Amino acid sequence: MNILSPSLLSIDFNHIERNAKVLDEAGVKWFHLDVMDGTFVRNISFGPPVIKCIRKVTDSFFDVHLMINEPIRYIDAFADAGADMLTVHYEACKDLQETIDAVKAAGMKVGIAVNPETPVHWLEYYINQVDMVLIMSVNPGFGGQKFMPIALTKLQEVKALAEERNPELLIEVDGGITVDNVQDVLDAGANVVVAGSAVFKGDKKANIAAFMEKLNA
Ligand SMILES: O=C(CO)[C@H](O)[C@H](O)COP(=O)(O)O
Repeated sequence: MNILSPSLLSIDFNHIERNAKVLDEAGVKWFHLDVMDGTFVRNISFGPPVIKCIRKVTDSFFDVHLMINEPIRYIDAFADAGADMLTVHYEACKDLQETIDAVKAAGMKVGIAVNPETPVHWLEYYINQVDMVLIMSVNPGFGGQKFMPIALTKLQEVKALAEERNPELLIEVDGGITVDNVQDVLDAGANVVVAGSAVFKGDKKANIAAFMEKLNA
């Protein structure tokens, strides 16, 4: 069963409670929360206090994507805010092993994210220690960008490695995913799909239904 994880970067925060309800009613089980620090990426979004507020209006699984340098500093704050999984960037951690261990020790699931230009061969060492690998299909920082096909090759590589070393691994893809290209990422090995603009632009319910049809086919 594939998972849709709508990126709340594109949600209308003026009506967060109402919008979260729409997602819940449409059958969405995961919320993707993009945390940006203005340093690791050239944008600032939100942090633990906002996540804590969203936690009050939904029981969905909180898939928190940390686009911040040295995320190890904030693991307890995100646990307290209600995160279920923290995904940290390979490029943002001085000590990835220590960071993975700290997320697990705080009682959350853990993922590693990889930027489009970063190769994935080093994952061989970590793949059986994590719950998820996130392949970025845009340069992180902003929603609404165009999908980068290099992600397809990376998804195939991660899928092959996962089959050998961690068959339960969740393989997430994020950036520029639409109803028109989602089949390509599923075929390449993704089983968790993040979509922001393609979910929140226009009729959210219809967009989610269109994604769900492809994800559950
Ligand atoms: O991590 C992100 C940006 O860094 C977003 O999750 C991602 O870009 C989703 O937005 P869209 O579907 O509009 O591309």
